[in-house]
Amino acid sequence: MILSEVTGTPLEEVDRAVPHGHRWMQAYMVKPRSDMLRHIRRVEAAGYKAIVLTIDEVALRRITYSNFEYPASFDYVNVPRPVIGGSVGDVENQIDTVTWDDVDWLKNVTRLPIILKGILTPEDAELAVRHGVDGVYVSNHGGRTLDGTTATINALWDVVRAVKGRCEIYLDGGIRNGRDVYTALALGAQAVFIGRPAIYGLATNGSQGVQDVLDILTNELESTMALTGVTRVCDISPSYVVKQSYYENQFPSNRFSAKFFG
Ligand SMILES: Cc1cc2nc3c(=O)[nH]c(=O)nc-3n(C[C@H](O)[C@H](O)[C@H](O)COP(=O)(O)O)c2cc1C
Repeated sequence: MILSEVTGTPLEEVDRAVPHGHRWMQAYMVKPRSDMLRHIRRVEAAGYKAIVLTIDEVALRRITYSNFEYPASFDYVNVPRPVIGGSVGDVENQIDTVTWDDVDWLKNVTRLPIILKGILTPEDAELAVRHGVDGVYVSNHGGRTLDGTTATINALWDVVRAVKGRCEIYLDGGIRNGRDVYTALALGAQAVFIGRPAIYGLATNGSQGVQDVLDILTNELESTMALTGVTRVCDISPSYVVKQSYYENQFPSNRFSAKFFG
């Protein structure tokens, strides 16, 4: 599980609730670096196993059409700098532009693995590897920051080919059933994450609802594996999926019209 830093429960409390869970901490870059460093030390002390640095959102630069608001009573207990004000805008205003220099700095100040969340191109994936990151996380923030960004599943293959096994690759965005999980694993992701499906489960039936969502995805993944003759996750390979263009090349649309209506 990756804990967002924009959450209302102190990260230490989350740690205590799931002492044996596999927990990573999401972070945004803030300046001055002394504030960021204090935050990193807090994350380390709480026993989180990796830092997921989100790079696809910078200070209040959003071009989407969601009217998302946190409740007025929301307390920003996990952000690196004290919050002035109290709206989501006040917090996002504190997120600074992140540079490769920041990534190098982060790598130097902590032994925790650094994963870059928000990579969508092979060029950035190559740069991320060169800057020594431990994981490349293909994400478009759930399409919530910039309308029109590519679907992550379409970006994945080029990123996988650029990384060439030099670090792990993860993906989120639009995972809605077990077959989506299967497709991402087939194209080279080591793991996928979900955002909204977990929230929908939570809103519907609390923690049991989240568990149900995970169970449904697992069952569907297993069914997809069974129906494609795969018994181990590590055996899901690119040969099990084709792009839509494969069918377009096989059956050009004018061939149908010639045969049936010609
Ligand atoms: C309500 C909401 C809040 C989010 N907050 C953060 C955040 O604080 N940090 C972050 O890196 N991503 C955040 N995201 C993006 C998710 O981490 C994730 O990339 C995205 O939801 C995946 O797409 P999906 O919802 O289609 O699964 C948020 C998404 C939602 C829906």
